[in-house]
Amino acid sequence: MLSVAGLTRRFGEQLALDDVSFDVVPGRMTGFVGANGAGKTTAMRIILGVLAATAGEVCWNDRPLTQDVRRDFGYMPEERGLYPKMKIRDQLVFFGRLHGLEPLRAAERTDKLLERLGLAERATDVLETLSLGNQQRVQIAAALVHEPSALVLDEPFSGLDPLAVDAMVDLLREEVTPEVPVLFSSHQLDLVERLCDDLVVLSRGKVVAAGPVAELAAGPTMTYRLVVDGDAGWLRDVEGIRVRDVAGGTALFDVEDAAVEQSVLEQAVGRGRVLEFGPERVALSDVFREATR
Ligand SMILES: Nc1ncnc2c1ncn2[C@@H]1O[C@H](COP(=O)(O)OP(=O)(O)OP(=O)(O)O)[C@@H](O)[C@H]1O
Repeated sequence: MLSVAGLTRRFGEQLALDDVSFDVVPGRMTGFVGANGAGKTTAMRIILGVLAATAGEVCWNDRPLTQDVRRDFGYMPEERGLYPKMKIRDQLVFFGRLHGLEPLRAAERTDKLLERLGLAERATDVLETLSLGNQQRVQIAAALVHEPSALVLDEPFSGLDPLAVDAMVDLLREEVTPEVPVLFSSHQLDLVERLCDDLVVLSRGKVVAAGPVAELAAGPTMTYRLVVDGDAGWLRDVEGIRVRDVAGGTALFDVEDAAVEQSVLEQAVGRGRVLEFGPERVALSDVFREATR
């Protein structure tokens, strides 16, 4: 497991990270979100060892992370890091070698990824002649080529069209084995919600929410949606719930105790036809807004 504990970083007077702690669990995708300037890139750079922390540490399986262990990590930096004038195949083989792959293995992995990304025919083209979307595909291949033990991706999907995002997500799912923790930052909350299992929300250098997306989206109370064939106004008189909204046969209400929800359903069935009943998911954007207020 990859974890950061008490990570703090100052830039002069400014506190970019303030005692930040979270875990990135293997086999799960952890989304890292926060407004511009929240400190995501700073934290990722510290994890990768390209920036020093003012205080705190990064651990790998409960031990301080060493350079040797880091060499197996895959990193997609925000400023990207490929050579514009180098041929893409040579470039990926080079990155594979840099991470310790034997020449043959580096070539095999490169060819597999280029094939998988639909770039096999461009293998001998120099990077800068590719479209930005394709350059980004090569960038993700560079992070994956050595079969990394952990992946840290800074805004890997920015600038990609929805089809390219899907292709990239599929590739990540294929390549990421159950032993690999993945941390990726993104501004695209809909994407984060679809893709990640766990979430870390950063605001002004502090962690303001962290945990499985499903739990964060559920919140401390559960909101339910009931649709009946008739008027749902009677809900306002039911004890143990807080009605958020009733419009004709459609109602939204909060319950604090899970048992109450079944009793509401029974009452609804007793009164007539129930067309819909179930928990209403809170949008991640609401969680985010609430957490960063
Ligand atoms: N090298 C630096 N020197 C001075 N200040 C810096 C430096 N790097 C980052 N900062 C400041 O630290 C804070 C956190 O920046 P960081 O880039 O980590 O945020 P971020 O969450 O990645 O933002 P974005 O989503 O815009 O990329 C910002 O206020 C930024 O201006």
